[in-house]
Amino acid sequence: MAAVVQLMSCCGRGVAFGATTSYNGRVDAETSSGLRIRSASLKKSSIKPLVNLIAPRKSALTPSRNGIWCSAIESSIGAWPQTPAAENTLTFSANPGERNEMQEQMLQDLANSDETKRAKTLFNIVFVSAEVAPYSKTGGLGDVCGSLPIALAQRGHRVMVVSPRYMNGVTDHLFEGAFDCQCRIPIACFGASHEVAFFHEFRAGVDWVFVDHSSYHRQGTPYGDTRGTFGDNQFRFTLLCHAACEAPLVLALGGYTYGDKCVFVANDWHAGLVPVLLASKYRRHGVYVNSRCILAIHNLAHQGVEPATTYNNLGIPQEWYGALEWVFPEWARLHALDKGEAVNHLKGAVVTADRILTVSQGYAWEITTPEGGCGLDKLLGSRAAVINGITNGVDVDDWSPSTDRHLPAAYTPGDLAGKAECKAALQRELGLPVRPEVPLIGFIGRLDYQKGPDILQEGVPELMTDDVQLVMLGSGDTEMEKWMKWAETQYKEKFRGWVGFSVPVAHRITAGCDILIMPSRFEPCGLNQLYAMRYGTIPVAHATGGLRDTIENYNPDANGGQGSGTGWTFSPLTKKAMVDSLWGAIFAYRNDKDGWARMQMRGMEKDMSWTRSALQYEQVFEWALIDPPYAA
Ligand SMILES: Nc1ncnc2c1ncn2[C@@H]1O[C@H](COP(=O)(O)OP(=O)(O)O[C@H]2O[C@H](CO)[C@@H](O)[C@H](O)[C@H]2O)[C@@H](O)[C@H]1O
Repeated sequence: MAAVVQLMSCCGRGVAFGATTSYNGRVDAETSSGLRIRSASLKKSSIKPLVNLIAPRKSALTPSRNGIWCSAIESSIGAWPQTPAAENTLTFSANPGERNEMQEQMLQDLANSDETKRAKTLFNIVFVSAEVAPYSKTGGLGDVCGSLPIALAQRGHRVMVVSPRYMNGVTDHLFEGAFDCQCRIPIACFGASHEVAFFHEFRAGVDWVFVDHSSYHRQGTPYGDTRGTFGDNQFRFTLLCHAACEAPLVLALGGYTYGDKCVFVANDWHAGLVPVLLASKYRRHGVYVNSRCILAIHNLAHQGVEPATTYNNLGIPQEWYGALEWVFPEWARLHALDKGEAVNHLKGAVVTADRILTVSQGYAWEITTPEGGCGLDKLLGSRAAVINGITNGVDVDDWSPSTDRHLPAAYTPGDLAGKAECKAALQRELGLPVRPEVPLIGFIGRLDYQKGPDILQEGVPELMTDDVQLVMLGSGDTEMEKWMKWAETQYKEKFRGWVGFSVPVAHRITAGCDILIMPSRFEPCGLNQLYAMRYGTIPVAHATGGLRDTIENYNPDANGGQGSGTGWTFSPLTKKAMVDSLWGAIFAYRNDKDGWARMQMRGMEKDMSWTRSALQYEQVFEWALIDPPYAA
């Protein structure tokens, strides 16, 4: 593992660098291969990690052109003077493709910092997403794109969110506050010129921009209806990407356009063409040369893979085919003549985005492994130096047990009486016996492979032998939905299956249950465990991705008997491991009431606000703007 550590001074002097406790610890520069930290901005608490990082690499360290040898750095660190020389910089370089531990450390420092001041560098930020809460949420992507932009706007940035204006006949009223910008633009793709309109609502400091086109006007969710996924999603989201690239240039929101110096945050495959378009369509004409694009991966399992022949429909110059080109491995091909040729929208984004973010640090690593990479692991591994993980936050206006409008009673960490009322009300609502002492377990999520409802299904007969209650909320796999109905009749006093999507019910289950079970096969971050902890509900989850990062295992004996931890994680993902973990939780619920209450308190008092994540996003934006555009 080769690495270069430099101590540089702007005036060429190899003087020692210093720090005092008052410095803010910001990385102020990065090149594609590393970080440059102005010595005057180093926190004393950052010094130890720096030394730890340097020490094992000593043999691989090389001097820089203007700098001095690393051994000098080590001695400098040892002698760490108290008077900083503001011009001195410390540069860490890593091979491209090598995960940059230093970046992770800096982001972690920011996550733990209590910085609440407005940002020093202000950006024009453009989020592009297929869904956004509250307008069109179907899952966690909507949650994130509905709250992170607000947190960034509160820190002083100018933030726009671009998403389709879905008119499905059921939730149209949610878009009532958005007005027609009277701006129509033609978009050339799929063999024609398609006119789109823009609607705009300014709310909570954010410009919510909705792209209007007839293909967004139909029944169902943003992605499909009862008959399955829409067949023209490639067209619908290609349109979104083109429109999102135009929006900052053509919409005079509040009197001014955003202009062409923006940071785009392209979320998941639906927005995957944004960095491709910036590079292939705009920069060749000198537009968006000063913009950067961050690809935010919420779920790698969906990549937007379509036949190779559709490339010509995308409105991207022919010579950029290689960016989206995707060849299926032989085993995945359908027949002997199938050459496996396809276009992959997410892959296009991976190879053109300036930086890549995932929604937890654990998942940032997982996507570079064959097990978690969904076929893109090698490619992602080659960009590991610019991949970071930032754990999602919680929209505390929406998810707080003291103010939640969906709950029958409010409660706080200091007074959990309201939680008992919520449990009784939930049992009543579900038609379960109202019994405060019985452990009530909840599951909330899509009924699909990722969320592992089948593992829970396997464990239900065993769980039902005990005196417990279980409620499942979700929709998706129709077989699973049928099974939930069947299980209701089988375990009348103990099991309820709520088939459908209901935000109020999700809130009431989160508050009313004692335990939330999450047997996800993979979980990029997971929001339900965060919500559960905030509501004094103990998560029991598969130790994967963001679940492993955010749930600390319960240890009743730690801290002199005060205990530590906020839940249970189990591995491997088997019925046995899951049920054993649940037994552990149920046992503690029944027999260790004080320990349980302390565990609830620890979860409820955790700071999960978006502000911490917003600080880290800012840092990543700063890094992105230091390098030249990755693809041009
Ligand atoms: N039937 C139902 N009724 C009502 N509400 C329901 C519901 N089913 C799910 N929800 C809600 O939808 C959200 C789902 O959040 P997840 O974190 O599980 O996200 P999801 O897997 O969709 O997204 C991806 O993106 C998010 C955001 O980055 C990552 O956290 C996650 O790991 C990744 O898979 C929660 O707010 C949950 O309460």
